[in-house]
Formats: sequence, C-alpha cells, structure tokens
Amino acid sequence: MIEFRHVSKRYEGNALALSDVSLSVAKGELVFLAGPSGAGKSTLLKLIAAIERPSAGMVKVGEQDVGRIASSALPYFRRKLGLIFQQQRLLADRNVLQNVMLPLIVVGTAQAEAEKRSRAALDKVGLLDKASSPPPALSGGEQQRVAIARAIVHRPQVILADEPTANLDRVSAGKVLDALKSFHSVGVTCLISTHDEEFLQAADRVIHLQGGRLVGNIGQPAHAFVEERLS
Ligand SMILES: Nc1ncnc2c1ncn2[C@@H]1O[C@H](COP(=O)(O)OP(=O)(O)OP(=O)(O)O)[C@@H](O)[C@H]1O
Repeated sequence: MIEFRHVSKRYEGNALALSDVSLSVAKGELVFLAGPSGAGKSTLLKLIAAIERPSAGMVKVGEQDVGRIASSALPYFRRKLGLIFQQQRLLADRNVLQNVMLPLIVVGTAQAEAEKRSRAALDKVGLLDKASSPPPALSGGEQQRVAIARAIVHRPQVILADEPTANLDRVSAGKVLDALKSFHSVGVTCLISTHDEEFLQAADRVIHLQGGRLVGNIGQPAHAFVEERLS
C-alpha cells in the first residue's frame, strides 16, 4: 500500500532529514513511527501526503509514484488520505459539525449528505453531543478527536497522524488512540507518529527513526515481506 525505496529528503540548506529509507506498509496495517525530535517522522508522513517531495528515491502509495504527481492532481490524490497534522487547526469561527463537514463541502457533497456523514463521524469519535459547540470550548483531547472525525469523514484509505497525542493527558491520549484504532479495525491503513512509550509498547508494528535513518522496523508482517519480494 505504501512503499519507500531508498528515499532521502534534504530541505534546502539543511542536513538530510531522511536518509536512504526503505520500508513498506501493507493495506490495513496500523504502524507507529517512533524516534526523537528531529528524527524525520513528520518528514516521512509529509512525503506520503506529497506535502514534500523526495530528494532521492521513490515513495509509492498504491500504484502511484507520489513524488511525481502533478500539482494539479494533488487534490484528487489527497482524497485517499486522512491527514491529522498539528498545523491543521480547527476553525474557531465555525462549530464542531461545520469543521467536520468542510472536507465534504469542498468536494461538492450536498449539504444534507455532508451533515449526515459528519454526524456519523462525530459519533464514531464519541463527540456527537458537541456538534454545535465552538472548538475552543472543547478540551485538547476532544479537539484532537474532532480533527480525527474531520480527517476520516470522506472515508480515506490511509490515515496519517503526526503526534496526535502530543500535549494530552493519559486519558485523553487513550481516547484519541482508540478513535484511530477503530478506523484501523475497519481496514484503513494508519501511520501514527508518537513519542509515547506506553503506546509504542502495546503496538504490533513500530518503525524507529533516528537522525533521518531507519534504525528499527519491528513487527513487519510476513505478507508485507511477500509483497516486497513480488514487487
Ligand atoms: N521545512 C523545513 N525546512 C528545513 N528543515 C526542515 C523542515 N522541516 C523539517 N526540517 C528538518 O528536518 C529534520 C527532521 O524534521 P522532522 O520534523 O521530520 O522530525 P520529527 O521526527 O517529526 O521531529 P518532531 O518529533 O520534533 O516533530 C530536522 O532536522 C528539521 O529541523
């Protein structure tokens, strides 16, 4: 589903943010990305979303060579993805439901259908009762769950979450993670970066980065190896 072949990324004027990374993630896997600050976790996620392009190597999502997607085709490509990045704040001047509806409205979904699906997404993250609230009235953990609802409302094939539990207490972090896991359980491929040791210990698959290099790839399932060999 996702494949990195000898991928390096250098931001202009900087050292390598990612250095010769090769890995694959099978459809439906839940994978955690671990590593100290500056290890390259966000960069790896941004390459998958084509927010950044690789300096060398190839990033594939499905059959698509992501580094070569034309800018004009990016909005269509990104419909496959649900992005939970720290920069994507909720809009404070719209209520929770309107925030979740946004990705559907921009692709032309009818208002009534968008509202129905957004309510269902809020229900899945346990926040239907907050639909009419303004985001600033919610706790950090609740806002993060709204961000998850917004990221999945268009039924993406892949969820990319960059430190979704940062700055949350244990209980809130657990709820955020449970919400993400519920999408994994219905077949969505999930990549989640985290510093959180507790979550990492409970994870089936952890990719460790350090200084832009892959230093650990624990729990890669057998079928992913087979896919690699066949490709
Ligand atoms: N837009 C950018 N321009 C220049 N350098 C960047 C840019 N984004 C990241 N970097 C550099 O690339 C390296 C990897 O950064 P990245 O954000 O991917 O790490 P990270 O593991 O996500 O860190 P954190 O846990 O702190 O978010 C760092 O040295 C960082 O300073």
